[in-house]
Amino acid sequence: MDNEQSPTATWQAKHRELYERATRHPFILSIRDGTVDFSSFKRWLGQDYIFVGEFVPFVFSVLLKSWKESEIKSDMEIIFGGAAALSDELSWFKNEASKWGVDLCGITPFTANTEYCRFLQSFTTLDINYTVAATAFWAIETVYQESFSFCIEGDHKTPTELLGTCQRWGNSDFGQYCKSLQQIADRCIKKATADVVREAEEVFVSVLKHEIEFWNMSSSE
Ligand SMILES: Cc1ncc(CO)c(N)n1
Repeated sequence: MDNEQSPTATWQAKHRELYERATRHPFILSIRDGTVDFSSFKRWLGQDYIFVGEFVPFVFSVLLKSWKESEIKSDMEIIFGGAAALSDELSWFKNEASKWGVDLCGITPFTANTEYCRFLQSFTTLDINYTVAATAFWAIETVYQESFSFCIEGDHKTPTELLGTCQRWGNSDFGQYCKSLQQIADRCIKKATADVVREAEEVFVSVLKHEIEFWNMSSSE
């Protein structure tokens, strides 16, 4: 996509270092080169299940904002597609956890997770506008897409046991969905006031920082 036409692509380039730290984190690189510690993976799995539980109301709040604020009908359909997939995602987590012997009931969120969830909750209020929320939504999904797709492309040594997880977010349909979210965010940002554009960029940077902390939390002892 042409940077001139895509504010989000401009931000990806402008914040390249942070973006790489979020999408090429040592935890992801360890999955890709096969050296991942399975206890880290299990920690990530339990923590992400908690995160997705909080992500559900976040996504529905974006859906509600799109219904109220977007004049483009297809926005709501795309966002609703993402929202509807979360039911299946929660089942996937339960199934995966039982395969790995992770007890989802006994999990306490770590600080990085609690802070990320609090960040998500801050978007559900009515004073956060659609442009800013759509930017956050795009960024959150895209970090996972770019991270996990890297584990299944090229000359990877991703352990067989983790291929399903990587495919869940790394598959090309999910990639296409992220591109649709990017188009929504770009269209909104181009029409937004300077204040809103600044706020959306700040939110993009915050998402990257939260994602890095989330990976750090998963991979540390
Ligand atoms: C921490 C985190 N970021 C993004 C996603 C993508 O939905 C997820 N499941 N968890």
